Amino acid sequence: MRLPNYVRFRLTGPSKEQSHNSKLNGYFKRIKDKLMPILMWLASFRIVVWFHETLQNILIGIIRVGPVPRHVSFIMDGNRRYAKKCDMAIKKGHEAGGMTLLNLCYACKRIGIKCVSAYAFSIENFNRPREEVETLTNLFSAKLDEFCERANTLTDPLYGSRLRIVGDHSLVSADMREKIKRVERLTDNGDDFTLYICFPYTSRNDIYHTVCGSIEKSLVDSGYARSLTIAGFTRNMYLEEFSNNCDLLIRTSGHMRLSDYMLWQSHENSEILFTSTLWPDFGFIRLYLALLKWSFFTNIQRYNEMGFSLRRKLYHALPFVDVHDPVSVDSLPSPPIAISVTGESE
Ligand SMILES: CC(C)=CCC/C(C)=C/CC/C(C)=C/COP(=O)(O)OP(=O)(O)O
Repeated sequence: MRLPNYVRFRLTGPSKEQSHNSKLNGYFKRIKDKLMPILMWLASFRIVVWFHETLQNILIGIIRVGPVPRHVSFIMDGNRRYAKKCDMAIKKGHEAGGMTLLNLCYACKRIGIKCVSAYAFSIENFNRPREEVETLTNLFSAKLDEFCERANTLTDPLYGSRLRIVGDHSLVSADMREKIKRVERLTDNGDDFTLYICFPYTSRNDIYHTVCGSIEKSLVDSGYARSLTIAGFTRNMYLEEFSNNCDLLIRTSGHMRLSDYMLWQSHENSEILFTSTLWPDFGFIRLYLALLKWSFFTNIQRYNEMGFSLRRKLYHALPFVDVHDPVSVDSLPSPPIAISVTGESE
């Protein structure tokens, strides 16, 4: 029986705690080696897969009741450390990361999130060893084909998805540019869900290119610069209509910095979550908890904007608490005439 990718994959990776305590590493590894065959055997039962899927369906049904972010973005950090932790080749760590991304896209699409963007390759990543850059490019190319095929397969959960590869494509080979064009064309009609893969990308490069584009247009049309608005400028950026706002940005693996990513998009109500979990370990449950937190705080914020106070409502509901509505300064009577203690009137 063919198991879904997430089941097969989750069972091959150790838990997060292992990365934090090197002394426990060997201990966990021994347990994992003993438990893994049993877990694999259990997972081969249809009932286990059914249970896993049913639980996911229930959780997704619950979260869909509240507000869900429109645009979620990931800084997928920690693939190499994951590979090291699991005694695997670095390539395998990146492969695990690619699989995690596709699984999370599936979950996000079902939750009703309209767009996921992922920082797959920063322009600075070209400074990595040549073999690693090649490995990443090949993996990237394979994942594009996989996504494209799934987005066009009626029975696949990713069916109806649109794929966009954004960034400075002058830095990639002509073959890769061709492939990017092809997969974008093949997924053009997907309107349920969009995945933006940022490759090779940095925010400053995105802003720089948009500024250059605007200057070029205003050289042709002198009225363009005067009519340009922030919204219009934003729509010209790589992430098109999703350039305006990233509702939730998640960075894995413990680094607390943006690394030149989502600089324009992170504003006002954007939430940034830094987690120490390595990217390949960042599964459905971790995403779910992040979304739950986002949904809770967004609700509170929306109620506050409507002038609704949960505390006041609660106090009003209690019979033994005497609550007064807030009074404005203007509605108070004028203060008495001041009398000086020194006897001198003002
Ligand atoms: C679907 C698709 C196109 C997938 C792309 C594959 C993928 C997950 C790419 C991310 C590559 C990357 C530079 C990760 C950062 O981890 P790191 O190598 O910096 O790890 P470290 O922080 O442990 O050093």
